[in-house]
Amino acid sequence: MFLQKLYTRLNNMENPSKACNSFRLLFTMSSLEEPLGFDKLPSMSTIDRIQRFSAGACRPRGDDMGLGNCWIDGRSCSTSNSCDEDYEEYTGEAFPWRRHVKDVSEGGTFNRRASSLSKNRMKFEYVCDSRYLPDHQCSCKCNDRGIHGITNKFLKGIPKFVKIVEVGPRDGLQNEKNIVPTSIKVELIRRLVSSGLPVVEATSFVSPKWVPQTYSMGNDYCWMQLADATDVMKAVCDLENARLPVLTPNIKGFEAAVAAGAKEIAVFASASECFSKSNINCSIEESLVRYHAVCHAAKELSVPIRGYVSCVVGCPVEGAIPPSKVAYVAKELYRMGCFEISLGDTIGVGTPGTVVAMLEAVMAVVPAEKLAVHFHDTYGQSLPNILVSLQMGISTVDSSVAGLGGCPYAKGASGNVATEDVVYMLNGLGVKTNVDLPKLMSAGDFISEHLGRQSGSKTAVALSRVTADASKI
Ligand SMILES: CC(C)(COP(=O)([O-])OP(=O)([O-])OC[C@H]1O[C@@H](n2cnc3c(N)ncnc32)[C@H](O)[C@@H]1OP(=O)([O-])[O-])[C@@H](O)C(=O)NCCC(=O)NCCSC(=O)C[C@@](C)(O)CC(=O)[O-]
Repeated sequence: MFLQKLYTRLNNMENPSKACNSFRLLFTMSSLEEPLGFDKLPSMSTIDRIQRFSAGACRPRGDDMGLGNCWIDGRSCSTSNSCDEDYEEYTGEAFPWRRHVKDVSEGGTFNRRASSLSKNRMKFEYVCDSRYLPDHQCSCKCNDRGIHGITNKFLKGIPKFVKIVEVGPRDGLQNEKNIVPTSIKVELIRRLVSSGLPVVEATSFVSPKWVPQTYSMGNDYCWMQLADATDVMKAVCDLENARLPVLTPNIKGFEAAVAAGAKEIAVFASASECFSKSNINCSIEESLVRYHAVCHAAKELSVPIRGYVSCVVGCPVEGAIPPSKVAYVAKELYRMGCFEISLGDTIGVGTPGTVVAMLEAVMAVVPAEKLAVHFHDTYGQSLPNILVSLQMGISTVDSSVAGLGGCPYAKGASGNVATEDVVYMLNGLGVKTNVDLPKLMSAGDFISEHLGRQSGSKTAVALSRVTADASKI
């Protein structure tokens, strides 16, 4: 919105300057097709010029105009954003668009306006491009030092490469009530692999007869969707360039998986006693004993084992799950030989606040590089949860193409975060994934068309609109 207003204002000027042209170029470049990352920020001198030609853009809004929050008489600020500290010294604020104050001694349209409005000729600056925050319409003067500081301060913990574990064909499709034909599953896996995803969880060797003790869906649910696990695995096990793990809840599942050609498996425990019972019909401790046996058998065959912990933040029956419980189960799985532990917010109730506490507890017992995060997007918290996890040093993220999935244990629970959305965010952060977004989206379109519904990925939906609009021109 702010960008649009600014762009319109620039367009309406009688003598558009070079600055306007630069900005127009920036705006044009900022199509939906590519995320705006820090690398896309214009040169600071461009923004400086825009600011000079666009006094309105530097003005505070509405009743802040003049002597209000932004243009103040004196040194204090009445908004919640502190205006007194210098950026360099500031450490306590969680947002990069914080203002700071600078004495202005030379002119220009912007400063003359400041001068006429403020006795002390103070002006506020955002240290970051304010287009990320449409509500904040104050000055957007930036400088390289400021941006560098921001990237250092907020992105320094983020890994340069993130491994995405695609779980759509398993975690996504297992929740589909209508049986998806094996050939569609196989084609989906092929497309996902060809998009560059390094790991695609292919299927699950669970009991197709098992009726989960559902809390909200009645007992009309079972894992029949996975009854073709052997056929799926046999069809894809020779695919190259990706690992294709499968879920195995017990020795029986493990043996069937290996017989079908699986070269990597995953076991799945829970941090919630109730969920464990409902999902795999045993207590947490019993499941650990069971998985010990599976790990032992897998090690004999040099089959790598991934471990899942479900309900790492909350359980539909038990409510909040203590981080110490999650840490305990994660540590046990790690000790029994799982090379990676995926922490699942199964019903998607986590927020960055609860996720940080949970990760802190787990990271005290399992190294960050051995952890993955697995968020369901019920409350739209997955991306912030992933971002905070990356900032804490996690570099493996589970996701599901087109946001496939759900959870039979919690009414309204959504699928995993959409892989397309994760890739889009990581691209914007300059984090490598080796995933080709258009190819990934085509895999998402493929399965969404088959399921007869729109993709659950906001990125895929937005980008398909761009293409549709373009095709009308
Ligand atoms: C664990 C069991 C088997 C226990 O179920 P049980 O009933 O206690 O097992 P059982 O050993 O008594 O066997 C009962 C029947 O199932 C058969 N059976 C037994 N095992 C298998 C097998 N592997 N494959 C095929 N068949 C099997 C077995 O042969 C027998 O058949 P029958 O003699 O009556 O004809 C069952 O509860 C089960 O399969 N649960 C799986 C549930 C499931 O798939 N849940 C979804 C996983 S997703 C998840 O957990 C979360 C995650 C990972 O996505 C992360 C997150 O989102 O947070």
